[in-house]
Amino acid sequence: MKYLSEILEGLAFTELQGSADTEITAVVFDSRKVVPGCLFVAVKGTVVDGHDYIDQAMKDGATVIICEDLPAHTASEVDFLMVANSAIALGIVAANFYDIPSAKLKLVGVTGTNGKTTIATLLYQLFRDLGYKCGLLSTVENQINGKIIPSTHTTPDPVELNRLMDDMVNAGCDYCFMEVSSHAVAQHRIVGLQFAGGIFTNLTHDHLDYHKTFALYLKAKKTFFDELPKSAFALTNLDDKNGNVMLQNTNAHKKTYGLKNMADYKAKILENQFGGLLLQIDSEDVWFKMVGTFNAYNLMAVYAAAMLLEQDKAKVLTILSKLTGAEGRFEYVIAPNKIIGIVDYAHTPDAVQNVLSTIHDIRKGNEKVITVIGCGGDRDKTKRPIMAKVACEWSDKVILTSDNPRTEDPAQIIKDMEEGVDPAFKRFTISITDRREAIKTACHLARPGDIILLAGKGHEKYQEINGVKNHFDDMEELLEQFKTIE
Ligand SMILES: CC(=O)N[C@H]1[C@@H](OP(=O)(O)OP(=O)(O)OC[C@H]2O[C@@H](n3ccc(=O)[nH]c3=O)[C@H](O)[C@@H]2O)O[C@H](CO)[C@@H](O)[C@@H]1O[C@H](C)C(=O)N[C@@H](C)C(=O)N[C@H](CCC(=O)O)C(=O)O
Ligand SMILES: Nc1ncnc2c1ncn2[C@@H]1O[C@H](COP(=O)(O)OP(=O)(O)OP(=O)(O)O)[C@@H](O)[C@H]1O
Ligand SMILES: N[C@H](CCC[C@H](N)C(=O)O)C(=O)O
Ligand SMILES: [Mg+2]
Repeated sequence: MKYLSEILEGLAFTELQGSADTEITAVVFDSRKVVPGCLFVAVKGTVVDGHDYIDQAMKDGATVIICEDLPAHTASEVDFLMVANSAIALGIVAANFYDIPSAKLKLVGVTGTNGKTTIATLLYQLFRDLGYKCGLLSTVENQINGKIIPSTHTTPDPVELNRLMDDMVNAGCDYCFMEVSSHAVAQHRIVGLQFAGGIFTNLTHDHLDYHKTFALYLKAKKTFFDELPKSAFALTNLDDKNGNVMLQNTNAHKKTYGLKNMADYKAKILENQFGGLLLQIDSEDVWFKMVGTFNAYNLMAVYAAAMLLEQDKAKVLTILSKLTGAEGRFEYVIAPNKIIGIVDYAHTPDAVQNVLSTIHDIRKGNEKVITVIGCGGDRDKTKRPIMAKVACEWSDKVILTSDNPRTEDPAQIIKDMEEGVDPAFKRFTISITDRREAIKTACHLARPGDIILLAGKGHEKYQEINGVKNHFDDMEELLEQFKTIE
């Protein structure tokens, strides 16, 4: 419960009727979740307009409505507040309702196409091992100091965000590490949060179905950095071609990491093997368990952030060297006959290329690489042929299959992928719609020592077909197949 006047702090609005400083029971933006005495925010969405549900919200007991347009009928006992942008207003009132919990934590956000979950998870694990109580908001799961809360989005909605952070404050957390997706920035989900730092990983092809152009996708990521406060750090990957662009308009404390350029926090790769990475950091050589060049970047982002948060360098490197990161990111198992199976969440052209080039860098000899890959339905269609092309260029055999078809026809998604397969590669490519069958076939085709990559679903425990989520787990499927191998 909170007084309306407290919830409206910092919000520009015009009040049309009613002025009582009533007590508000909840902030709600979905009419289906309205409770008596709540404040309902009508948001224009991508599918429907929340303004169409104002009547329903009033019927169900909402006492204050925030909206951009006034509905035809307004009940006199309901308070109407007009704002220029309801999504922005939602961020502000959600933060106020929970007493701005982000200001009571050291909140670090990670943005970029790939690497967000890995970096946020490593930071969470590192800071817990350093002795702090921490929270994590990620694609795989949310956590409050060890307590797991299932995650539905990479970045939750403003009410959920502030509620989770309030729970973190109540659990005594010092830090919160969160992923900041481009959808979240564009939809103003992070408005009202007070960040202590922002980290940028890289920007490559993804989500063009939603953002339409690469420039708008970049703008979404950059807005997060532009709006960081002066007290925060803005840490960017200097080796990414958009790394510097991210820093252009920010007032935050600018810092860089990288492997190639003159970054503030710089590493050199000395060894890159299945067993891990040997990095030279500030003239010190350290072995890490994380595998692959892209993880050298992720490790440097984490190391740099820990230094900017004034942690002890020796302790940080000791702990970080032992961490293995998030579930379903370059997770590998070895079959009795030495076939290596890797489960990885690569679901963008760049991630597929990175994971396959890493496999090439670290394989011992001429072992064959068999890639099983699909693309999500109801998501960016333009990345499909490119992902298939990259998979073919970097593999000895490719099995095109289904990822999460969602509401699309799986066969059509595979056809879209096939468009990207160069005729020269066609004889190395097979299409099998059923992912379980595709994995089984890969295991049958593999010879001792060969490497099977299952790309795209990582930690996911389901496959969404026709809007229904069925249990499916790449690692489980792989282990099942490996059991049958002598
Ligand atoms: C395309 C997209 O991002 N949609 C998100 C958006 O919903 P929307 O704009 O489509 O909402 P809508 O259905 O049009 O409804 C508009 C408004 O009417 C309200 N409404 C609707 C129906 C009703 O009966 N009553 C009612 O009040 C809704 O609550 C909403 O406020 O806002 C919702 C609340 O925050 C999100 O749950 C929803 O995520 C959908 C489910 C989704 O799949 N999003 C994905 C693409 C996403 O956000 N992904 C990123 C990660 C991407 C990455 O990996 O980089 C993420 O952060 O998870
Ligand atoms: N720094 C990186 N650069 C490029 N590719 C990476 C990097 N880190 C991880 N990857 C690849 O991208 C995949 C996804 O990694 P991760 O889950 O950390 O990214 P994410 O940004 O959280 O993705 P999402 O937007 O789907 O949540 C990994 O499985 C790996 O293949
Ligand atoms: N967060 C990403 C996840 C993609 C994972 C892949 N398995 C798929 O379903 O496309 C998205 O919503 O685009
Ligand atoms: Mg993620």
